[in-house]
Amino acid sequence: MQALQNPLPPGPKQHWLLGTGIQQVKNPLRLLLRGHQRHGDLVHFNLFEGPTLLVCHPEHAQQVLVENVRKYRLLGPESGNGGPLLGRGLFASRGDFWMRQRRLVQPAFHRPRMGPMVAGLVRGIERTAERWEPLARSGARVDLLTEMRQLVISTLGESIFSRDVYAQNEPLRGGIDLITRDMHGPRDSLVTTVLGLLRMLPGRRRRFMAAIQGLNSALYALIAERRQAPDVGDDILGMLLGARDPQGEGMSDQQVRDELVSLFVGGHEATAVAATWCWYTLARNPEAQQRVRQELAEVLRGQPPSEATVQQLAYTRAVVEETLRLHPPAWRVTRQAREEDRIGDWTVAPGTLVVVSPYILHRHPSAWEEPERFMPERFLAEQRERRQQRLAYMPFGAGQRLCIGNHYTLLLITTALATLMQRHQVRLSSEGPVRAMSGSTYRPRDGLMATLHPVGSAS
Ligand code: HEM
Repeated sequence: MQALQNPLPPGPKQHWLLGTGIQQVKNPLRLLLRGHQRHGDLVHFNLFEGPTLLVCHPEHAQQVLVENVRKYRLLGPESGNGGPLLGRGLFASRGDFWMRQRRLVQPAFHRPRMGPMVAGLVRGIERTAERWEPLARSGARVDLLTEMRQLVISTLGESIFSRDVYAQNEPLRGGIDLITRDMHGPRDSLVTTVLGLLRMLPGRRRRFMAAIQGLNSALYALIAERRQAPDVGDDILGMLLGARDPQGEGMSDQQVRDELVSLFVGGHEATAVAATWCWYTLARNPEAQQRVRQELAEVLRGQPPSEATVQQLAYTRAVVEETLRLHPPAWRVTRQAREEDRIGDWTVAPGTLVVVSPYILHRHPSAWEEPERFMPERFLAEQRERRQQRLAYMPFGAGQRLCIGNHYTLLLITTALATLMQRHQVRLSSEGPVRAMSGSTYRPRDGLMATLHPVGSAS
């Protein structure tokens, strides 16, 4: 058995002091990719965070995230408290408390609840479609990443609160904007995320804390207003307020606040990035774009998508899924070994960080033919069934901690493309491949510049 001769799988050469730290700062995803190309399916690194194993085979990913899930823990404090921003929301909480919360929050995202959400999504997306009207007439240049961030915030507001809280609520807007810039701004990188270095600088920390306070007062006011209403409603906030555990206990205001923040913070950036990548892949694949337009014309006949019609947009949805394969915003999922495990022939020592990278799995040759090729057909019903290894595709993670917003995200982006593409054409300002960065999300590094045009215009 190899582990007996050599306890560590192969990996790149390391600097005696810095390990692979310099490459990690420059481009963490490239470091992992090269490691995989040169050393195979299990690679050892010395990252800033400590000894790390990169797991590249879908079956090994399945072992870490699903089968042996008890042997691995999430990063972050064992208390399950994510600090002043995340509190004890789903993202940070652990153990029995997390399980209780997951059961309370999950019903708001069950598949049968998605259909009725379409009307609210369309309301949110229409605001972008209308804002784009004059811009399209003048052929204006926009940054699609900024546009999609705004669209997603607006639609999340509709789904959670049944209104455009972002536009209507200044403290909430200020809070979200600052937190977004802080967490996903241009300086965001693996290192700053993990070490929180920037947040330690006093001025920055003060601004961040003030933004959290503004956000909290806005959220508590929205919660109080709803609790006093005759009916809590059936949007996501209403579902959270009405949820009861088996003992009949509901959530405190603070817990509802923490879950709302987890949904906003967790949901908004990755979804905006994914929607941006969809514009990118469509622009670079005119045949696919043409097929989407044809499907929209046949199914929607010029009408906004509805609960019934959005289900029929199989190809458009396949475009979203294939885009998430090639450009997964959550490019890595990290765990830490709690106890010893064996992966393949190797021993994983307690304390080792284990990185599973959807970006790498989504290209694994054992699971994908022509992995670099954009082929939405892979996700149409017939072909989907042929895929054997479940974790060869995991843009939303896997196992217990699978993203709670997975169905919602696919619905949101499909509805957004359907609504906007019926009215507007998007042309990228540059034809070449975009430069991507892998920080808290995998995204276009400098946004994605494009010009807008009315549908059917030649120029
Ligand atoms: C393209 C969009 C999205 C991507 C790529 C994504 C990705 C992920 C991934 C990979 C995880 C698991 C992390 C881990 O295992 O360590 C996760 C968890 C989570 N996501 Fe998403 N997500 C997206 C959209 C959303 C949306 C729209 C929401 C909410 C409205 C959301 C809420 C959450 C929450 C609350 C968790 C924590 C679940 C738990 O631990 O129980 N996400 N997401």
